[in-house]
Amino acid sequence: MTDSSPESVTEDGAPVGSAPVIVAIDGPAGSGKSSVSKQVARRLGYGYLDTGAAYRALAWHALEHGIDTSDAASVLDVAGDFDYSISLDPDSYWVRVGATDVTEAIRDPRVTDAVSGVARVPVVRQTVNALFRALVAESRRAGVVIEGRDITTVVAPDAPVRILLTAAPEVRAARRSAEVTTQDAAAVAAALHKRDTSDSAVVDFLTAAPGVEVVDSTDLDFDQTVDAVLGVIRGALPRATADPVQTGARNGI
Ligand SMILES: Nc1ncnc2c1ncn2[C@@H]1O[C@H](COP(=O)(O)OP(=O)(O)OP(=O)(O)O)[C@@H](O)[C@H]1O
Ligand SMILES: Nc1ccn([C@@H]2O[C@H](COP(=O)(O)O)[C@@H](O)[C@H]2O)c(=O)n1
Repeated sequence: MTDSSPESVTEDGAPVGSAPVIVAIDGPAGSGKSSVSKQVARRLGYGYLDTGAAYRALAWHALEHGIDTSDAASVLDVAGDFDYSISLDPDSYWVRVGATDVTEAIRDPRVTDAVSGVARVPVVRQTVNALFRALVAESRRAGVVIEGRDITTVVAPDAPVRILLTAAPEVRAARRSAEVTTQDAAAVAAALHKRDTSDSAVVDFLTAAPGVEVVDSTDLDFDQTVDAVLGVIRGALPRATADPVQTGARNGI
């Protein structure tokens, strides 16, 4: 039986029991996936799922145990004892391993340098992908913006909106080096390109799969990039789904 009473919608307007709308965003390192996706989620009143955080948190956990993340067997060993949680609220983002808040620690260059080793272990990928789908299904949100490397192709290939967010390599390196104060610009650029080379051997996030829209932010500022992504979403979703007034979201699109 379908319950049509007012209580049958969640606080952000999603009918109880309905699957959230998925906006899938992939792209290379420093392309703006997290910052742009978070802002898009705010504008739509959607949840925001940072999938890279799971790989980073596992790399952090492995390093805490003195594990070499290039050794798949050791990574799998330590993954058995990995108690991971993440917030899908774009206004209150946190990542935890057990009771430890690792939101900042997982951005440390030492974790960034180690993360690709963890991400190339197939069982790790299958396990975290199942977790991502469960987090979205249980989110009680009208929609969720999910960003990573294989969201448009593996995690949510049937999502109604699939975007490859990209920018020229030198632009991505410059944006990232503006954030990182502990390394010089050349080291930041080298680390970023090395990670892309390693990651793209596992999943292809440099070319758009069929049906995936490319948003190239090379010549766009941050706000223009957010607007370009919102434009793709508006074009792909029925108005009632992409309109924050209809979905009861707090902020305007
Ligand atoms: N269009 C843009 N113009 C200017 N700066 C931008 C733009 N998009 C993102 N940025 C900035 O670039 C930096 C990198 O963005 P962000 O961390 O979101 O990238 P990312 O793709 O999630 O990277 P990673 O995969 O390495 O985590 C941030 O400082 C962000 O504010
Ligand atoms: N869907 C994904 C997301 C991330 N990774 C791996 O995690 C690393 C960190 O991701 P960030 O988005 O936080 O930079 C990334 O370098 C990949 O190794 C992935 O494999 N798949």
